[in-house]
Amino acid sequence: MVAVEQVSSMFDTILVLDFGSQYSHLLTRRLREYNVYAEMLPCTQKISELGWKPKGVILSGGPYSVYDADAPHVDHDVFELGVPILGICYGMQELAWINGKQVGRGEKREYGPATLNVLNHASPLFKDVDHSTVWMSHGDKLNSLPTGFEVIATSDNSPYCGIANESKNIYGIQFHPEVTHSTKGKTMLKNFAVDICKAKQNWSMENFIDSEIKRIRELVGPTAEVIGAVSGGVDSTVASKLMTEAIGDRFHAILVDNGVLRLNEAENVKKTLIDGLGINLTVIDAADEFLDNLKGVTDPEKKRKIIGNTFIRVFEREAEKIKPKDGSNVEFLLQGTLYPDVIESISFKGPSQTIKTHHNVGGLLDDMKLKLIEPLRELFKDEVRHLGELLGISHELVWRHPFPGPGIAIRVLGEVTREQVEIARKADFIYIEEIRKAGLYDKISQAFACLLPVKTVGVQGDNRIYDQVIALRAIETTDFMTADWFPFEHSFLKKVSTRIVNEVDGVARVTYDITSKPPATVEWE
Ligand SMILES: Nc1ncnc2c1ncn2[C@@H]1O[C@H](COP(=O)(O)OP(=O)(O)OP(=O)(O)O)[C@@H](O)[C@H]1O
Ligand SMILES: O=c1[nH]c(=O)c2[nH+]cn([C@@H]3O[C@H](COP(=O)(O)O)[C@@H](O)[C@H]3O)c2[nH]1
Ligand SMILES: NC(=O)CC[C@H](N)C(=O)O
Ligand SMILES: [Mg+2]
Repeated sequence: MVAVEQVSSMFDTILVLDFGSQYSHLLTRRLREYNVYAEMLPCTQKISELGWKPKGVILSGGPYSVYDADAPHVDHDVFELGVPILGICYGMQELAWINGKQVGRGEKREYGPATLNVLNHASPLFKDVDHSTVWMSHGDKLNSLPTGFEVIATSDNSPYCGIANESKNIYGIQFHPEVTHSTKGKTMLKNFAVDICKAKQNWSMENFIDSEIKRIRELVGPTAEVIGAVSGGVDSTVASKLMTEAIGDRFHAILVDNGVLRLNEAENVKKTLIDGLGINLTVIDAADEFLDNLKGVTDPEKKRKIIGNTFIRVFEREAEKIKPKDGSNVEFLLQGTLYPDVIESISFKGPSQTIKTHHNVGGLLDDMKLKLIEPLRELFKDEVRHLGELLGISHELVWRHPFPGPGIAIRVLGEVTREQVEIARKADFIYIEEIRKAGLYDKISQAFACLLPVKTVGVQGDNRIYDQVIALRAIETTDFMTADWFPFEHSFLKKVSTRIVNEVDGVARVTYDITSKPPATVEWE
């Protein structure tokens, strides 16, 4: 097989070695905002196994103390690369530890703002940086200066706030330039990457499209075929469009209609992807199979499991039927993995507690023995959206609210039946339609209707009714880890409530969910 270049070989790359700081990924974010490509790897990365040469290396902060017996340490080969190095907080302490072990616990811990006192204005790290505010978060400190270094900045509490060995191009700072509270932090990161490391500022989605299409073509070769599960969400659509640009109809997209998609969803996705984007898509109607398997099940995690398993079975069955024209087998599977997923899996810290087992099609690969293609694995969500727009995908699709794999099955509380799904679907459709009409769709991160398994009395047209309750949810969030409920005008809620009760049979009342996350989650199940 041809050796395929990695993105990090195609663009000048700053390597961020992660020691577990909660801010580490922001270092890559900030550099990319300056069109410098940056990639994060665990601090334990062996430099000899890297396979590409970075233009510079950043050692991140971290929760450990360098003098602890089990503290993580960088591979010393990093100093043999001959490229500039910047240590941040733990990263700076690591530089000092390697060079004389002069690090100890400080008398005072320092969290929050401090004023940077620049001593060496000629230092390239401080170009356009004055006595600005910097953000501190540490308990340890340097006891003395490592050999060959000079102090380039101080703060009230940190006599070694900035240190440099300019002949070797090694820098250390005690504060966190990657957080916005460090007012000139971004400038310092740019100074490091562009002026000190001489990294080219050519990372852009336009350049990424060309290099990625080339990379996919090399990887897949002239004849192999690729399949992919496509949901109509942003990630899988953007990945599919990129595949289509690269290899045309040798990419086979499959949308599984699991019977719990939104109203007219399968039809709409089909139209948008096939007619609008020229993607070779097959829609599989497996609604009966999913709904049969869900019969009698009320436990949310069981629903997820059943849907996940059924999904895998359906997908594999359909994939078998897709036979390339030359009689060979499909060789590759496309997945829309994003960079945050990659970061999570390489994070130096262990995984956080599972609240819900978010299912997707991650389980497919082991059994299917297909090679994986993940064209978005270097990208953040906003980069994927930008890429989607450049590939000609509509604003509406690119800015779609996320929709969970188990779909309406986790929005119909209790048992999932065709009738219950229909009620939730219709209410959801009206709600989203009104949100769009009011010009609120892009202001809200996610909105949907849930059907509650509760019966309640009402009066309609002088008749007593005894029907169910729709709960409306709308949240604002940046990362979906925490969220606030959206403050609709009362008149908006009134209009939606009236429409749902009037137009959807089976609904007696409408309520609005005013719980943030935490303590609630976004979905009700
Ligand atoms: N009904 C479906 N048919 C086929 N594939 C699906 C379906 N639902 C989910 N998937 C697969 O599961 C993956 C994960 O879903 P997820 O919702 O996280 O991503 P997405 O739908 O591509 O984008 P977004 O996060 O914007 O919704 C999808 O990328 C797709 O490959
Ligand atoms: O693909 C998915 N499979 C799932 O099982 C699932 N459960 C929740 N979600 C989505 O994740 C985000 C956070 O939701 P929660 O606060 O409910 O965990 C929200 O965007 C939810 O819609 C899921 N997505
Ligand atoms: N934010 C950090 O990198 C902290 C480093 C180290 N744990 C300290 O307390 O000093
Ligand atoms: Mg989705």
